[in-house]
Amino acid sequence: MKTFDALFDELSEKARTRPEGSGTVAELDAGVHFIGKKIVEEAAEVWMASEYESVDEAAAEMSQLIYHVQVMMLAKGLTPADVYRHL
Ligand SMILES: N=c1c2ncn([C@@H]3O[C@H](COP(=O)(O)OP(=O)(O)OP(=O)(O)O)[C@@H](O)[C@H]3O)c2ncn1[C@@H]1O[C@H](COP(=O)(O)O)[C@@H](O)[C@H]1O
Repeated sequence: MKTFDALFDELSEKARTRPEGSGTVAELDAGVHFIGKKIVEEAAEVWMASEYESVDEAAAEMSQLIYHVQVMMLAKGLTPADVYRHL
């Protein structure tokens, strides 16, 4: 099972090597404004799924929110440690 840190390592490698067809690379190239809109969209989907759909649907939307937050972390040059120190 993939963890937060394992996904971040995978996305960091994608950002570094820029493989053809990577959605992460495309999203990073689209920029902070685009990524921010994805975060807001997924946050709303987390809310709606949690209120009206199954717990599994809610979990799936939460995973997508985590993904887009991680892409934003990469766009801003942040590591998990930079975030964890605020927890
Ligand atoms: N976990 C994710 C992940 N979660 C979400 N997404 C992207 O975010 C999009 C979801 O946002 P959208 O709202 O546009 O899609 P949607 O069809 O509306 O989806 P729903 O919210 O309606 O379910 C998907 O189309 C994916 O492109 C993800 N893209 C990639 N990953 C992981 O990131 C890794 C690297 O991916 P690549 O860079 O594409 O190789 C992969 O191994 C995946 O495990």
